[in-house]
Amino acid sequence: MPLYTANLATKLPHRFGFSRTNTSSLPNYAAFKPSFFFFFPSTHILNSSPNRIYSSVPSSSSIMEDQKHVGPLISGPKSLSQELKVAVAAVQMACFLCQRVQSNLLTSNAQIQAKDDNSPVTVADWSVQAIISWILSKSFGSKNVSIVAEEDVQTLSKPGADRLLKVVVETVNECLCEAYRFGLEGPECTLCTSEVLEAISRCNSSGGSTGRFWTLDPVDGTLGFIRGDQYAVALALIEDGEVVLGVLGCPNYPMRKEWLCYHPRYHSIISKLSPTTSESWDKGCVIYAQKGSGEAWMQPLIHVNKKLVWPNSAIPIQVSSIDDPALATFCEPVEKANSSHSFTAGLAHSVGLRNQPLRVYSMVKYAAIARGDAEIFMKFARAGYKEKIWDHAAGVVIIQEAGGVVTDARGCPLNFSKGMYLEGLDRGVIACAGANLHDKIIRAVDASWNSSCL
Ligand SMILES: Nc1ncnc2c1ncn2[C@@H]1O[C@H](COP(=O)(O)OS(=O)(=O)O)[C@@H](OP(=O)(O)O)[C@H]1O
Ligand SMILES: [Mg+2]
Repeated sequence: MPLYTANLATKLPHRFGFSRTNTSSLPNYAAFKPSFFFFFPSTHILNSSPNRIYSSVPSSSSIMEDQKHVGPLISGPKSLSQELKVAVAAVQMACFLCQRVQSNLLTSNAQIQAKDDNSPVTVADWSVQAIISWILSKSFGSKNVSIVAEEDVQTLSKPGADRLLKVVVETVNECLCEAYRFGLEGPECTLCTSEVLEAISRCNSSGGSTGRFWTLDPVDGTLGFIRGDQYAVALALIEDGEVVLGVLGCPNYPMRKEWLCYHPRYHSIISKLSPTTSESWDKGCVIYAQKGSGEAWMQPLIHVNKKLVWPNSAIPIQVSSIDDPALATFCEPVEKANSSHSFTAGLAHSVGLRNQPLRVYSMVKYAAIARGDAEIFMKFARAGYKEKIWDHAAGVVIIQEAGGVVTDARGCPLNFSKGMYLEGLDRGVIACAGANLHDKIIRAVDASWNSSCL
């Protein structure tokens, strides 16, 4: 029985607290009644899980837990279970780093830079890339680790970037100091600037169809991050062109659905007003899955001064069982520039979707489908835009293992074997809780594509 069966026939987008307008970052402070959802004590499920596998993977890893407490909930090929545990711990640590940087950003914009394509990038993007690269290399040996990731060191190496680079190095070291809390081994001494730059620039693999590589979006949804809203840390492992595991850290996504109705800034204000009970807000989760396991899991973020002890209250998640479009909710990017809102509105009308779209920054949209909080995700970028593998890989495997379907908008699987881009992606990306909804959307796209301006 799934622990998290959170399907609401009556849900409305505003109850999620996500942005509904394309540019607004204004908090939605309206206090809504908690949603109805089922929640069973996690120990029941943990103890009864037939898929309990204790790690037998050896010492090359930096995971230091007592084997009796090692992540018992990881199913699938044993040879990959240690990769998943290290990936989850590294993403947990990255979320901790992002939360610190985001709270500083909200009081000052000093750490926001523009990349050559004018997209924003922050200290968090480089710092997360550095720590995850460093942890993966430490855990598996740098010769065995190949990473395709979003950031490079160009901006950091420009004349005049000394101050920025210094902040990145400090942020990385502050975070790695706490690696032990996540069951990871940190460096013996502080990393110097060249080591941090090396960790970032080591993520320059070009991917491809053979062998194994990781793909990382250190801060997906940078706009959401800057605006104090939703964002994600996304890490996936790809083997011979197939995504074999995915981890999504969603620091502002509440663990419990009933709290989705509050905007992230509302959480922050309440936490400040009542620090002693702030933990009860329980904001943030890490979601993960391993290909072929038929399971996807969610665990809460580790709070300050707490340690990650597997299985860290992990609960299984499943996609929604709603297959009636009239009851379904669809998610899409917040920014019109990233996906045509008018095209999705037409599709929604033609398949009979009645609920308002849920506009959410980042791969939190994939998380929302996997958790059963929405049923459809659609993205139709402008012609010529090439989707990157790190913006989708982790979300795709998580939704598939949670029971959903993800394809391009012609119904073909996404192809992660062609380098850093999703080459051959046709029309757009569609993720659905089930085959019935997916089929309806694909047919609707077919029927209206030629008359669209896309
Ligand atoms: N023009 C255009 N069209 C489509 N997609 C684009 C485009 N430009 C960027 N990107 C990529 O989209 C990522 C953000 O996607 P989201 O779904 O989070 O969009 S939104 O921020 O909610 O509008 C965003 O990821 P981040 O850079 O990590 O934020 C980009 O990889
Ligand atoms: Mg991204």
